[in-house]
Amino acid sequence: MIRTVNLSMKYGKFRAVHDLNLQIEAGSVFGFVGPNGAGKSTTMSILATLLAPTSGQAYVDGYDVIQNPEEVRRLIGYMPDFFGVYDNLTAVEYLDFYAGAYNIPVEKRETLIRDLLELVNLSMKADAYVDTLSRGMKQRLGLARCLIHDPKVLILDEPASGLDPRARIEMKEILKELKGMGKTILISSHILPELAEMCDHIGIIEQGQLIAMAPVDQIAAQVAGHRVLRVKLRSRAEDAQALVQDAKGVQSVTLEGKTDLLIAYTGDEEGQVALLSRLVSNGLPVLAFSEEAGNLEEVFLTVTKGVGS
Ligand SMILES: Nc1ncnc2c1ncn2[C@@H]1O[C@H](COP(=O)(O)OP(=O)(O)OP(=O)(O)O)[C@@H](O)[C@H]1O
Repeated sequence: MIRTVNLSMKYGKFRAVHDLNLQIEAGSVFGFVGPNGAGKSTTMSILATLLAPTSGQAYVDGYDVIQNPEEVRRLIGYMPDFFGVYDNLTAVEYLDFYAGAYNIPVEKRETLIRDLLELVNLSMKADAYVDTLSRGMKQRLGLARCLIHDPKVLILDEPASGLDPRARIEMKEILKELKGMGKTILISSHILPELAEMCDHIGIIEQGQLIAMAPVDQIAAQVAGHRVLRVKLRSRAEDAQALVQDAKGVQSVTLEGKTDLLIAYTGDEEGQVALLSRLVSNGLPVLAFSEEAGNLEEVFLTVTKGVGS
């Protein structure tokens, strides 16, 4: 649904985005993560047709953002990282203003606006002035605004930034609902664990370059170069350690406490099954055998190495 090919953007001599190749499938929620200044907003502005790249291509649903900006604009809802709201409008008036900008017939607007406010949990604030809304509510109103023309694709630049945990959970729930409606969502943040909760795929960008891209449950493994398997035993953990440490795909085995083995593993699922069989057929009392979810905080720090601020 979204594709960039060697996308590059220079501000003067400074390369903000460099040969970026993104691939985002229809219906997925793609988290675009990177430290401050990594090039996320620049990439999103290009996809939103607001900025022309210096070189490379970007496509939304097959439409080139440079050649066919009008089609792209019809397909996308874009929420920038900062947006103003007009002081002297209520939430309904604010959305009505944008509905007008999208040429939505007057007779359809009332139902549309009511449905959108309900979707973003703002029905109770329909007649409140927008400048009286909390930050979380303003963000949700901004989200309603970019849904007004029922776009297939949402490009959301840091929609959860500055939100408290409760407001973030609400945002996450709304995104889940939008995904359920079949929308493709590109969402950015500089906080990987926060994004991981909302997304099914992650792309990590640093200094304008994509350094990792994978389904969310594989991103830690891709960055670390191995997965971590945890084996919990009732006893004899040291025997188990000796038994598996030379197995195919096993990089290292460490003991955690008296009962758990942590196996750094580069093999495939078949090898994983063989590992478990080896333990069980040798009479070791295995209680549990599972893959550890990678520590996303660690992943992010590893790949971004303190660049940015
Ligand atoms: N109009 C501009 N002129 C010059 N440099 C710019 C301009 N816009 C962005 N940059 C620079 O390009 C780099 C990428 O900025 P961008 O806003 O895309 O990063 P970002 O990943 O969205 O960062 P943040 O998380 O802080 O929003 C930064 O170093 C920034 O200072």
